[in-house]
Amino acid sequence: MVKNKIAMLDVSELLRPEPAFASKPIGRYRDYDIDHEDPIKERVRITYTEMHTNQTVDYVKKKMAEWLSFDKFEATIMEALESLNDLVDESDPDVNIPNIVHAFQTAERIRAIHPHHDWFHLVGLIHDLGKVMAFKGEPQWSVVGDTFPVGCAWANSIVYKDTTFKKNPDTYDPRYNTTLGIYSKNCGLDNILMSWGHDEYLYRVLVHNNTTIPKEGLNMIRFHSFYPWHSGGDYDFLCSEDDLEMKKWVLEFNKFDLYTKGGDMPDIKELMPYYQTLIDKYIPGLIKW
Ligand SMILES: O[C@H]1[C@H](O)[C@@H](O)[C@H](O)[C@@H](O)[C@H]1O
Ligand SMILES: [Fe+2]
Ligand SMILES: [Fe+2]
Repeated sequence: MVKNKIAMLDVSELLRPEPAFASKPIGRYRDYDIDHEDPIKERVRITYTEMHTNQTVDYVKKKMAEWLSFDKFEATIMEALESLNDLVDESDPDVNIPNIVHAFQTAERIRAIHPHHDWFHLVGLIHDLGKVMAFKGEPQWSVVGDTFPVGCAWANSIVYKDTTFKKNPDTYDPRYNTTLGIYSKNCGLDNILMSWGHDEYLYRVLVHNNTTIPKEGLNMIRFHSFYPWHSGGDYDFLCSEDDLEMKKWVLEFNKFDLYTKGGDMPDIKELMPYYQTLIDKYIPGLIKW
Protein backbone atom coordinates (compact mmCIF):
# COMPACT_ATOMS: atom_id res chain seq x y z
CA MET A 1 0.00 0.00 0.00
CA VAL A 2 2.65 2.43 1.12
CA LYS A 3 4.93 1.27 -1.68
CA ASN A 4 2.25 1.99 -4.29
CA LYS A 5 1.90 5.52 -3.13
CA ILE A 6 5.65 6.06 -3.23
CA ALA A 7 5.89 4.65 -6.71
CA MET A 8 3.62 7.42 -7.93
CA LEU A 9 6.24 10.04 -7.19
CA ASP A 10 8.44 11.25 -10.01
CA VAL A 11 11.58 9.14 -9.67
CA SER A 12 13.66 11.43 -11.85
CA GLU A 13 13.67 13.72 -8.82
CA LEU A 14 15.58 11.10 -6.92
CA LEU A 15 18.66 11.62 -9.03
CA ARG A 16 19.23 14.73 -6.95
CA PRO A 17 20.38 17.05 -9.68
CA GLU A 18 21.31 20.50 -8.49
CA PRO A 19 17.87 21.89 -7.85
CA ALA A 20 17.24 24.66 -10.34
CA PHE A 21 15.39 26.59 -7.65
CA ALA A 22 18.35 26.87 -5.27
CA SER A 23 18.83 30.56 -4.61
CA LYS A 24 22.59 30.36 -4.06
CA PRO A 25 25.35 27.92 -5.06
CA ILE A 26 24.72 24.53 -3.44
CA GLY A 27 28.03 24.57 -1.56
CA ARG A 28 27.00 27.73 0.27
CA TYR A 29 24.18 26.08 2.20
CA ARG A 30 24.81 24.64 5.64
CA ASP A 31 28.10 26.40 6.25
CA TYR A 32 29.01 25.61 9.88
CA ASP A 33 32.50 27.06 9.77
CA ILE A 34 33.41 28.87 12.95
CA ASP A 35 33.82 32.65 12.73
CA HIS A 36 33.52 34.43 16.07
CA GLU A 37 33.15 37.79 14.31
CA ASP A 38 30.05 36.73 12.35
CA PRO A 39 26.91 37.15 14.50
CA ILE A 40 24.83 34.54 12.67
CA LYS A 41 27.62 31.95 12.71
CA GLU A 42 28.09 32.61 16.42
CA ARG A 43 24.37 32.23 17.08
CA VAL A 44 24.38 28.87 15.31
CA ARG A 45 27.53 27.65 17.04
CA ILE A 46 26.25 28.58 20.50
CA THR A 47 22.90 26.86 19.89
CA TYR A 48 24.65 23.63 18.89
CA THR A 49 27.10 23.86 21.77
CA GLU A 50 24.21 23.96 24.24
CA MET A 51 22.41 21.18 22.39
CA HIS A 52 25.42 18.90 22.27
CA THR A 53 26.22 19.56 25.90
CA ASN A 54 22.74 18.83 27.25
CA GLN A 55 21.13 16.21 25.00
CA THR A 56 21.71 12.96 26.87
CA VAL A 57 19.80 9.69 27.21
CA ASP A 58 18.27 10.92 30.48
CA TYR A 59 17.36 14.28 29.03
CA VAL A 60 15.59 12.76 26.02
CA LYS A 61 13.60 10.37 28.22
CA LYS A 62 12.55 13.26 30.42
CA LYS A 63 11.44 15.38 27.47
CA MET A 64 9.49 12.51 25.94
CA ALA A 65 7.62 11.97 29.19
CA GLU A 66 6.89 15.67 29.39
CA TRP A 67 5.82 16.43 25.81
CA LEU A 68 4.22 13.19 24.71
CA SER A 69 1.32 13.53 27.10
CA PHE A 70 -0.18 16.08 24.67
CA ASP A 71 -1.71 18.16 27.41
CA LYS A 72 0.16 21.42 26.84
CA PHE A 73 -2.36 23.35 24.73
CA GLU A 74 -4.93 23.08 21.95
CA ALA A 75 -4.60 24.84 18.60
CA THR A 76 -5.47 24.24 14.97
CA ILE A 77 -2.66 23.58 12.51
CA MET A 78 -3.15 27.04 11.01
CA GLU A 79 -2.90 28.69 14.41
CA ALA A 80 0.32 26.83 15.14
CA LEU A 81 1.66 27.83 11.74
CA GLU A 82 0.85 31.48 12.31
CA SER A 83 2.77 31.41 15.56
CA LEU A 84 5.93 30.61 13.56
CA ASN A 85 5.73 34.21 12.42
CA ASP A 86 7.50 35.00 15.67
CA LEU A 87 10.22 32.37 15.43
CA VAL A 88 13.66 32.86 13.96
CA ASP A 89 15.53 29.55 14.15
CA GLU A 90 18.83 30.13 15.92
CA SER A 91 20.40 26.94 14.57
CA ASP A 92 19.97 27.82 10.94
CA PRO A 93 22.80 29.49 9.04
CA ASP A 94 20.59 29.90 5.95
CA VAL A 95 17.45 31.46 7.38
CA ASN A 96 17.30 34.71 9.30
CA ILE A 97 13.59 35.40 8.78
CA PRO A 98 10.46 34.02 10.47
CA ASN A 99 9.92 30.31 10.04
CA ILE A 100 6.45 30.74 8.50
CA VAL A 101 8.10 32.05 5.31
CA HIS A 102 10.26 28.91 5.15
CA ALA A 103 7.11 26.78 5.59
CA PHE A 104 5.40 28.30 2.55
CA GLN A 105 8.59 28.32 0.45
CA THR A 106 9.07 24.61 1.07
CA ALA A 107 5.43 23.75 0.42
CA GLU A 108 5.12 25.78 -2.76
CA ARG A 109 8.19 24.28 -4.35
CA ILE A 110 7.01 20.77 -3.58
CA ARG A 111 3.66 21.70 -5.09
CA ALA A 112 5.37 22.90 -8.27
CA ILE A 113 7.40 19.71 -8.72
CA HIS A 114 4.89 17.17 -7.34
CA PRO A 115 1.54 18.74 -8.22
CA HIS A 116 -0.48 15.55 -7.74
CA HIS A 117 0.55 14.71 -4.19
CA ASP A 118 -1.36 17.15 -2.07
CA TRP A 119 -0.27 15.44 1.17
CA PHE A 120 3.33 16.17 0.18
CA HIS A 121 2.49 19.90 -0.15
CA LEU A 122 1.02 19.78 3.34
CA VAL A 123 4.10 18.01 4.71
CA GLY A 124 6.19 20.86 3.30
CA LEU A 125 4.00 23.40 5.02
CA ILE A 126 3.87 21.81 8.47
CA HIS A 127 7.18 19.94 8.80
CA ASP A 128 8.67 22.47 11.22
CA LEU A 129 5.55 23.04 13.32
CA GLY A 130 7.07 21.15 16.23
CA LYS A 131 9.02 24.34 16.82
CA VAL A 132 5.98 25.65 18.72
CA MET A 133 7.70 24.09 21.74
CA ALA A 134 9.91 27.19 21.75
CA PHE A 135 6.86 29.24 22.78
CA LYS A 136 6.06 26.90 25.64
CA GLY A 137 9.24 27.10 27.62
CA GLU A 138 11.69 24.97 25.65
CA PRO A 139 15.05 26.57 24.85
CA GLN A 140 15.84 26.58 21.13
CA TRP A 141 18.64 24.02 21.56
CA SER A 142 15.93 21.54 22.63
CA VAL A 143 13.71 22.32 19.64
CA VAL A 144 15.62 23.23 16.48
CA GLY A 145 18.70 22.01 14.62
CA ASP A 146 19.92 18.69 13.30
CA THR A 147 19.08 15.58 15.30
CA PHE A 148 21.26 12.58 16.20
CA PRO A 149 20.80 9.42 18.26
CA VAL A 150 21.66 9.43 21.95
CA GLY A 151 22.72 6.18 23.64
CA CYS A 152 25.53 5.43 21.17
CA ALA A 153 28.71 7.17 20.02
CA TRP A 154 28.41 10.54 18.28
CA ALA A 155 29.05 10.12 14.56
CA ASN A 156 31.64 12.14 12.70
CA SER A 157 29.17 13.89 10.42
CA ILE A 158 27.35 15.64 13.27
CA VAL A 159 28.03 19.36 12.88
CA TYR A 160 30.74 20.72 15.23
CA LYS A 161 31.18 17.16 16.50
CA ASP A 162 34.81 17.59 17.57
CA THR A 163 34.22 20.58 19.81
CA THR A 164 30.70 20.59 21.24
CA PHE A 165 30.30 17.26 23.05
CA LYS A 166 33.13 17.73 25.52
CA LYS A 167 30.87 18.64 28.44
CA ASN A 168 28.18 16.07 27.65
CA PRO A 169 28.31 13.34 30.37
CA ASP A 170 27.24 10.64 27.88
CA THR A 171 30.50 11.18 25.99
CA TYR A 172 32.28 9.50 28.89
CA ASP A 173 29.65 6.90 29.80
CA PRO A 174 30.73 3.40 28.70
CA ARG A 175 27.11 2.34 28.29
CA TYR A 176 26.63 4.99 25.62
CA ASN A 177 29.94 5.74 23.95
CA THR A 178 30.47 2.68 21.76
CA THR A 179 29.37 2.47 18.15
CA LEU A 180 26.25 0.47 19.01
CA GLY A 181 25.81 1.70 22.58
CA ILE A 182 22.44 0.55 23.93
CA TYR A 183 21.23 -0.60 20.49
CA SER A 184 21.50 -3.75 18.48
CA LYS A 185 22.54 -3.81 14.86
CA ASN A 186 19.76 -2.91 12.41
CA CYS A 187 17.27 -2.48 15.25
CA GLY A 188 15.33 0.10 13.22
CA LEU A 189 15.09 3.87 13.63
CA ASP A 190 11.74 3.45 15.31
CA ASN A 191 13.59 1.92 18.24
CA ILE A 192 16.23 4.55 18.86
CA LEU A 193 16.20 7.57 21.13
CA MET A 194 16.83 10.69 19.07
CA SER A 195 18.02 13.98 20.50
CA TRP A 196 14.87 15.83 21.50
CA GLY A 197 13.54 18.26 18.91
CA HIS A 198 10.78 19.39 16.58
CA ASP A 199 10.78 16.35 14.28
CA GLU A 200 9.81 13.63 16.73
CA TYR A 201 7.43 15.93 18.56
CA LEU A 202 5.40 16.88 15.48
CA TYR A 203 5.39 13.29 14.23
CA ARG A 204 3.92 12.15 17.54
CA VAL A 205 1.42 15.02 17.67
CA LEU A 206 0.12 14.11 14.22
CA VAL A 207 -0.21 10.43 15.04
CA HIS A 208 -1.85 11.18 18.38
CA ASN A 209 -4.42 13.38 16.64
CA ASN A 210 -5.20 10.71 14.03
CA THR A 211 -3.82 12.36 10.91
CA THR A 212 -4.41 10.67 7.56
CA ILE A 213 -1.12 11.91 6.09
CA PRO A 214 0.45 8.79 4.52
CA LYS A 215 3.30 6.99 6.24
CA GLU A 216 5.97 8.28 3.86
CA GLY A 217 4.96 11.85 4.67
CA LEU A 218 5.07 11.15 8.40
CA ASN A 219 8.56 9.72 8.04
CA MET A 220 9.73 12.78 6.13
CA ILE A 221 8.61 14.85 9.12
CA ARG A 222 10.11 12.53 11.69
CA PHE A 223 13.58 12.31 10.16
CA HIS A 224 14.01 15.50 8.16
CA SER A 225 16.59 16.93 10.62
CA PHE A 226 18.55 13.68 10.89
CA TYR A 227 21.26 15.03 8.59
CA PRO A 228 24.03 12.79 9.98
CA TRP A 229 22.00 9.90 8.58
CA HIS A 230 20.22 11.11 5.46
CA SER A 231 23.09 13.26 4.17
CA GLY A 232 26.09 12.42 6.36
CA GLY A 233 26.32 8.71 5.55
CA ASP A 234 26.31 7.67 9.22
CA TYR A 235 24.07 5.41 11.34
CA ASP A 236 22.90 3.03 8.58
CA PHE A 237 23.83 0.21 10.97
CA LEU A 238 20.85 1.20 13.12
CA CYS A 239 18.46 0.98 10.18
CA SER A 240 16.06 -1.72 9.14
CA GLU A 241 15.61 -2.40 5.42
CA ASP A 242 12.46 -0.29 5.47
CA ASP A 243 14.41 2.61 6.94
CA LEU A 244 16.95 2.46 4.13
CA GLU A 245 14.15 2.43 1.60
CA MET A 246 12.54 5.37 3.36
CA LYS A 247 15.76 7.39 3.20
CA LYS A 248 15.18 8.12 -0.49
CA TRP A 249 11.95 9.87 0.34
CA VAL A 250 13.43 11.78 3.23
CA LEU A 251 16.09 12.98 0.79
CA GLU A 252 13.46 13.94 -1.73
CA PHE A 253 11.84 16.09 0.93
CA ASN A 254 15.20 17.51 2.02
CA LYS A 255 15.83 19.03 -1.38
CA PHE A 256 12.85 21.33 -0.93
CA ASP A 257 13.43 21.96 2.77
CA LEU A 258 17.01 23.10 2.20
CA TYR A 259 17.32 24.63 -1.24
CA THR A 260 14.25 26.86 -1.08
CA LYS A 261 15.82 28.78 1.81
CA GLY A 262 16.48 32.35 0.79
CA GLY A 263 14.23 32.07 -2.28
CA ASP A 264 11.30 34.26 -3.36
CA MET A 265 8.94 35.60 -0.70
CA PRO A 266 5.63 33.73 -0.96
CA ASP A 267 2.32 35.60 -0.83
CA ILE A 268 1.15 33.90 2.34
CA LYS A 269 -2.29 35.50 2.47
CA GLU A 270 -3.10 34.44 -1.03
CA LEU A 271 -1.90 30.87 -0.44
CA MET A 272 -3.75 30.29 2.84
CA PRO A 273 -7.08 29.04 1.37
CA TYR A 274 -5.41 26.26 -0.63
CA TYR A 275 -3.48 25.00 2.36
CA GLN A 276 -6.55 25.23 4.57
CA THR A 277 -8.26 22.70 2.31
CA LEU A 278 -5.30 20.33 2.82
CA ILE A 279 -5.43 20.78 6.57
CA ASP A 280 -9.16 20.06 6.52
CA LYS A 281 -8.48 16.91 4.55
CA TYR A 282 -5.56 15.45 6.52
CA ILE A 283 -5.48 16.92 10.03
CA PRO A 284 -8.61 19.01 10.68
CA GLY A 285 -9.93 20.84 13.69
CA LEU A 286 -8.48 21.51 17.08
CA ILE A 287 -5.27 19.59 17.78
CA LYS A 288 -3.96 18.47 21.16
CA TRP A 289 -0.31 19.51 21.56
O1 LIG B 1 18.85 24.57 11.44
C1 LIG B 1 17.98 23.74 10.77
C2 LIG B 1 16.56 23.90 11.22
O2 LIG B 1 16.44 23.87 12.62
C3 LIG B 1 15.64 22.93 10.57
O3 LIG B 1 14.31 23.07 10.96
C4 LIG B 1 16.10 21.52 10.81
O4 LIG B 1 15.20 20.63 10.23
C5 LIG B 1 17.49 21.33 10.26
O5 LIG B 1 17.94 20.06 10.50
C6 LIG B 1 18.45 22.32 10.85
O6 LIG B 1 19.67 22.23 10.22
FE1 LIG C 1 13.13 21.33 10.55
FE1 LIG D 1 12.49 23.18 7.50
